[in-house]
Amino acid sequence: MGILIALEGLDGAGKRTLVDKVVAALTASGLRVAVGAFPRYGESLHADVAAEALKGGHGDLADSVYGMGLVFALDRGGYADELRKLLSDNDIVILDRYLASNAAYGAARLRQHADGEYTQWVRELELGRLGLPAPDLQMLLDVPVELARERAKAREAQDATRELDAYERDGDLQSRTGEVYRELASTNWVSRWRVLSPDVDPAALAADLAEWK
Ligand SMILES: Nc1ncnc2c1ncn2[C@@H]1O[C@H](COP(=O)(O)OP(=O)(O)O)[C@@H](O)[C@H]1O
Ligand SMILES: Cc1cn([C@H]2C[C@H](O)[C@@H](COP(=O)(O)OP(=O)(O)O)O2)c(=O)[nH]c1=O
Repeated sequence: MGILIALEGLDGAGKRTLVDKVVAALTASGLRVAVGAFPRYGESLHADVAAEALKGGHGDLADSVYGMGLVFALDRGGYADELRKLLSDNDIVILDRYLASNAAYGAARLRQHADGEYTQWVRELELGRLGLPAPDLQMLLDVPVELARERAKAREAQDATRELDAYERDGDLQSRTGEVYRELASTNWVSRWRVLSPDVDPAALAADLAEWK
């Protein structure tokens, strides 16, 4: 049975870039590694509906914090069986965003903290009712909000499909989300957490994870 690791952080923090490098290093060291990313755009109706809502579609759906949280959660719920299979076939499964994304963005939108009602609702919905496997480790790529924003904007300029959505354009929301993420990490919400700095060395991180495994 493999271990489940989720990488979390703000939009533009560099999660996807870091996951790619860590996975390459772990694979080169001979471990069986699988990756996943949420939202599962192009693969799940729920993920596509969430993206469309964040770009102004589906009426007032994006105005509802619980509504959006439910849609993101259902995207993951549809992947639960596949995730369990990946865990049984691999040593390590790394996810680019998992249920803590829902907890951090939703609590930040509601101006709640990590120990509030919203994060509890996410936990019960996703790990309880949807039966998703709990992560063994969650990692926060803790990048200052200004740097994440610059990176997200640079990416938008290079790739027209990565146009900034409603959450990404809201700098205030991003900074509150960063605060909730740090609270989730410091209280070890759902699993133990590890906080990574923006200059984290992917090879050293991979070596640590391989040893931990
Ligand atoms: N360590 C880094 N240094 C400089 N630029 C980076 C770094 N990590 C990512 N980037 C760039 O920042 C942008 C956002 O990175 P990405 O991995 O897509 O972030 P996320 O998945 O967290 O939204 C991309 O254009 C990427 O090339
Ligand atoms: C996966 C997930 C994302 N989100 C938010 C974070 C982002 O602001 C937004 C889109 O996810 P993101 O990973 O940033 O997608 P993109 O590839 O478009 O940059 O949705 C949640 O609120 N809950 C979730 O469960």
